[in-house]
This record gives sequence, structure tokens and C-alpha cells, in this order.
Amino acid sequence: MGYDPFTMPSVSQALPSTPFNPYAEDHNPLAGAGSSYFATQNTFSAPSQPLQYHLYQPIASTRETLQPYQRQIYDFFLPPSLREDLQKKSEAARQVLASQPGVQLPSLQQYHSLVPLDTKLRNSTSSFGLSSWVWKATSRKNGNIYCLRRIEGIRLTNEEAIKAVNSWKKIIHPNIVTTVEAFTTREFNDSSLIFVHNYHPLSKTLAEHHFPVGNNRFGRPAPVPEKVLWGYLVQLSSALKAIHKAKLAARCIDINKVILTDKNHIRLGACSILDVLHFDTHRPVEDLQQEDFFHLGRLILSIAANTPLRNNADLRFPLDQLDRTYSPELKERITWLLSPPPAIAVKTADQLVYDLASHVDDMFVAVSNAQDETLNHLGRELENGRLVRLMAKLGTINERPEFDGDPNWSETDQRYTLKLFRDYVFHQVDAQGNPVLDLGHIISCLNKLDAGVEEKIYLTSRDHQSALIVSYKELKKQVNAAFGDLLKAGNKQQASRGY
Ligand SMILES: Nc1ncnc2c1ncn2[C@@H]1O[C@H](COP(=O)(O)OP(=O)(O)OP(=O)(O)O)[C@@H](O)[C@H]1O
Repeated sequence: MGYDPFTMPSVSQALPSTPFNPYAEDHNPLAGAGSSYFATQNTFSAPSQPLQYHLYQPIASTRETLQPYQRQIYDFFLPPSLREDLQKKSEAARQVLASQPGVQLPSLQQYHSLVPLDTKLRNSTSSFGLSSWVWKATSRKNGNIYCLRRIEGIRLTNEEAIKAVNSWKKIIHPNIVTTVEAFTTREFNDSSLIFVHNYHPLSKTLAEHHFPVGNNRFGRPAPVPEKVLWGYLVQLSSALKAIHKAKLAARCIDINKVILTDKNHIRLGACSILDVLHFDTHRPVEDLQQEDFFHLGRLILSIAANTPLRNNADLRFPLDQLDRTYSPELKERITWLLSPPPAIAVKTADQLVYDLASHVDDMFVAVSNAQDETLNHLGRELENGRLVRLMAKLGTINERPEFDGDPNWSETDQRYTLKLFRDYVFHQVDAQGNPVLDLGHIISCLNKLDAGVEEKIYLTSRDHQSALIVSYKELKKQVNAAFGDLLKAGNKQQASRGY
């Protein structure tokens, strides 16, 4: 195979060898002997040793040298790039703030362990006209992680204002970050409003993605591919369709408020906020909906022109320049979005989606292909999950020190056969007594056990004093019988869960 599966580092192996303390208050993996060292450093969030992602990559593909029926180790697991991506997201979601004097953040209602998401490390006033702060936090009620946005120094004069979020809570759409709730707090010695949204780890705003600060690229950056722009347009049009249908207006279509949560997958990130903040202005929702189209046009134009176009920016010049790089169709669509609504009729999101039909189809094909691929990977991991359950069952039986008052329970009857089987699967040695670490052998034995096939195997004890020939079918029965005994004795309801 040219690959040693047992050198694949686990997350904990990739970290320094500080002993893990499961009882530590700080659940950073570095908590323990090293935490006091790191706590003294001038870092804002808890420092974490970067995972050695390169160690997870296959060294080289040796597919050509294999027979078609032979498998590489990676054939059994998720593709490395997807695994790395998911691990990075999981690491970001689990990140905690090092407890340092002066940066302790309060718990807000049931939300605790706040960690800033705003990389600018300053409060900003840009999008809502008020200072806002963004954190991730864990809910004490369900353990889920959420995105909290604090709007600083706002006193609501109308009690009904905060109820404006209720209509938003019902909107569940792949291109809209779900609104969870909003509440006021005095935890910051002022009157602040907190908006709770779903959390999407490692997301970036479109501004951060397309106009990174301190971008040192020389010359003009390469234009964003037209396909990406159509993708954004289709996704945000679909979001608008859902929002307008609910008789709401998005009001937050802005490069700072649309977040990229996966490759080319965007979501409107700050819905409901302006509805609460401007509750008393009573602007007709129809007007706000028409403004959504303009903001969408400006957003796409900004990215196409490679320039953040703020309020009151002159859009004619970038629009005129557009057909140098992009198709007349894209220019026409953006022009439609930016132009005032026709006198006799209003623009509608339905009409927009209808006009984008051929691009919606492209997107549909791409998403369906991606889903097929994901289901394929999921199928593989399903197999792995099944084997883990089987190994968990075997683990509860093998070497159990005592059961039902019998210290020899795991060494007698069928349990003894299972012990020999364990040795057969995991403790094989070659003629020189060296360990044989063949994952293919382990997986194939466990699969046969799970299926309970008729195939017979020869099991022998370590001292070669006893030997037996047994089929996988019998072994399967024995596993189930022994595990059944354990289940009977334990809390049945509890123990049977998950096996
Ligand atoms: N729901 C969310 N889940 C995860 N991260 C989010 C979520 N919403 C926003 N973020 C991230 O939080 C950071 C700050 O978001 P914010 O909306 O404040 O952007 P900003 O550029 O600072 O805008 P502004 O200047 O208007 O404050 C961004 O990196 C963004 O990707």
C-alpha cells in the first residue's frame, strides 16, 4: 500500500505532548501545563497550536502501481481536502478565549463562552450606523454554537420593535443565515441589543473575501469569473424571493453583510436587524423591497468592478466598463437591478428568478453533482461508523475483568473464542514475530463478522495450546449473545442506544 495507516496523526497527536486534562476549565487542548505560558502572551483569542494539516495529505498517489481490485487506504475515508476543511471548521467552532484580565466577556442570557469573530478587533459603525460587535457563543440550553451580534448603546422606545424578529425566525433558506432571537442586555453597562443568528464556522464576508485588507498582490487583481457572479446573483435572488414572499425586505444586501460559508455558497448574514433598529420609521415594505434590487445590483457590480462601491458612489463608470470583461447579458441584468422600478409596475423577485432561469439550471446541476459526491463520501463513512459500533461491542466484551460475579467471564465459553478472534484481527504477526499492521485485513474481518458469512477461520491461542475452527456466522452469534448478556445486566434503555 505504500502507506502506514497507523502513522496518520490524530488531532491530539498533531498537538504538542502536553498531557490533556479533561477536568480543565479551559477546554482548549493546550489547557494544562502549557496554559499559563500561553495566557501571558499578548493574544486576543486562545492561542492554539496549528494542526499539521500537511501530515494528513497522501504522500503520493500510487494508484497506477495497484491492481484494479486493490485498495488504497484513502479509498476507505473522506478525501483529504474535505477532511481538512471539516477539521478546520470544527477547530474554529471549538475555539475558546484565553482567560485574560480585561478581555473577559460576560455570558448573555443562556449564551456563554463568547469568542470574537470580528477580525478587525475594533467595533465598527459602518453598516448599521451604530457600533456593532460579533461573537460566537455556546447556548447553555442545547449546546449549539450561535453567532451573536451586539448593537451598542441603543434604547428601544417601542416594545414591539424586538418582536420584528419573529417573522424572520420562520425563514429557513440555504442562502439566508437563520435568525434565532433578539434580546436587550445591560451586561455591558449600557443598553445593548443582541441578535442571535446561526453560526457558520470560518465564514468570511464578501468584502473580506474579494477585497482583503493588506492585499499585497501586484497589479490589478484577476477579475472574478463570470460564473461566480451568476452564482451569487442566483443565490441572492432566491433569498430575496423567499424574503419578499414573507412580506419582508432583506435590507442588508451589502458586501459586509453577505457571508461566504463554503466554496461559492453565500448567505445573507444580518437579516432582521434593521427591521428592529428602524421599527419606528414605518417605511412601506414595498419600497424597501425595491431597494433590495438596487442593493443587489450594486453588490454584484462591486465585485465585478473589483471595487467596494459604498452608498452614493457613482455607479455609471464601473457599469460602463463592465462589458470589457463580462458578457452583455450580465451587464443587462445589473442595469435592470440598478434602474428605478418602471412607472407602471414594480420589480419582483419572481420575475428576477425567472429571468435567471438558465443560470439557475447551471447552479442546480452543480449543486446536484456536489450532493451526489457528498452522498458517496457519506456512504463510505457510514461503513466506517458501522465498523466502529462493532468494535465498540467487541471492546465491551474482550478482557472485561468481571461480570455477574465471575472474574473469568471474558475468558470462558464463547467469550474466549471472541478473545482469540480479537487476536486474529488485531494482533497478527509475521513469521519473524513482527506485527502485521494491515488495515485491509482488519476491515475485511470486521465486515465478514458484521455480515456473519459462512467462511471459517482458524483461531489459535497465544501459547498454541488451544485451536479452533469457527465460522464468522458463529462468531456473530457469539458477539450478539455476549453483548446481550451485558445489555440485560445494564440499564437496557441506556445501553442499547446507538448499537
Ligand atoms: N453567522 C455567522 N457565522 C459565522 N461568522 C459570521 C457570521 N456572521 C458574520 N460572521 C463573521 O464575523 C465577522 C464580522 O462580521 P461583520 O458583519 O461585523 O463584518 P464587518 O466587515 O466587520 O462589517 P461592519 O464593518 O459592518 O461591522 C466576519 O468575518 C464574518 O464573516
